[in-house]
Amino acid sequence: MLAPTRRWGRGRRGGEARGVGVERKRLVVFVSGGGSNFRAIHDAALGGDVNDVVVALAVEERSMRGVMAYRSLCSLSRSLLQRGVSTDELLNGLRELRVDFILLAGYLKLIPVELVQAYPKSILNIHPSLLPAFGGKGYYGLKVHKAVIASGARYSGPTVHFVDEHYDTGRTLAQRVVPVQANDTPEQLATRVLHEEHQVYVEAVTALCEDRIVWREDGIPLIRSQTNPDE
Ligand SMILES: Nc1nc2c(c(=O)[nH]1)N[C@@H](CN(C=O)c1ccc(C(=O)N[C@@H](CCC(=O)O)C(=O)O)cc1)CN2
Ligand SMILES: NCC(=O)N[C@@H]1O[C@H](COP(=O)([O-])[O-])[C@@H](O)[C@H]1O
Repeated sequence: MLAPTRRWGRGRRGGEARGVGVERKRLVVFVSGGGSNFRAIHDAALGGDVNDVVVALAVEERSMRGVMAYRSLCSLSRSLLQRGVSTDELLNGLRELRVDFILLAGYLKLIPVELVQAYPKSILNIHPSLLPAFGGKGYYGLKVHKAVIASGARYSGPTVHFVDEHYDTGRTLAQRVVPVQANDTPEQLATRVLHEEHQVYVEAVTALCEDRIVWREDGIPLIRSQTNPDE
């Protein structure tokens, strides 16, 4: 099972951690790939840009190379995400850690509906296209960027969305726009989109940890500004 990881130190600016008075949130990040989005969140938490958080890491075996360097900082729980682990075992592990939010970061398996129901409005995912375009089963990694280029789309970019029981159909929380160049390879587009992913995911997770997500009457989630609560 996952074991609590270290609690991040005070913010980069020293003194009180940001979000003073906001209860510390407990996150777990699910990773299947290289782990760069996890590292962006981890580094932001370390630097005090994300409200003090306890970050645990749940990793599929195939990703171990991407996050081995973080072994000492975060618990890697292969048993938690190993093939065949039951949803009940997953839920028990998360409850033992008193996890508040689950972040999917390049995670490639379908989150079961039981887990989605156990964590309402509390699971985020980052997808490398402007959903609802180029999302759903079969759309992951370079496949997404290949499809974007083949479509002739002039713009792409990452989407942070809440997770429901289907792939990529949950409510969109944040997006960034990235121009598609005429001679882009999928790898070149992926690199530019990934750079924006790292920023927009940290912004979204910071807002989530600081209780700055507002749900519009029609069910659309909005990020309330850190500086101007009316924005
Ligand atoms: N319940 C949910 N689970 C997951 C979501 C989600 O929105 N709801 N997002 C995905 C991440 N994702 C896109 O952002 C995504 C990941 C994987 C696939 C996919 O087609 N996977 C293949 C298997 C790939 C593999 O195991 O190598 C498949 O299911 O055939 C589509 C979209 C994470 N989970
Ligand atoms: N549909 C899911 C999907 O394609 N996710 C994408 O996988 C990459 C993982 O990178 P990382 O492991 O370095 O964070 C990221 O580009 C992420 O958007």
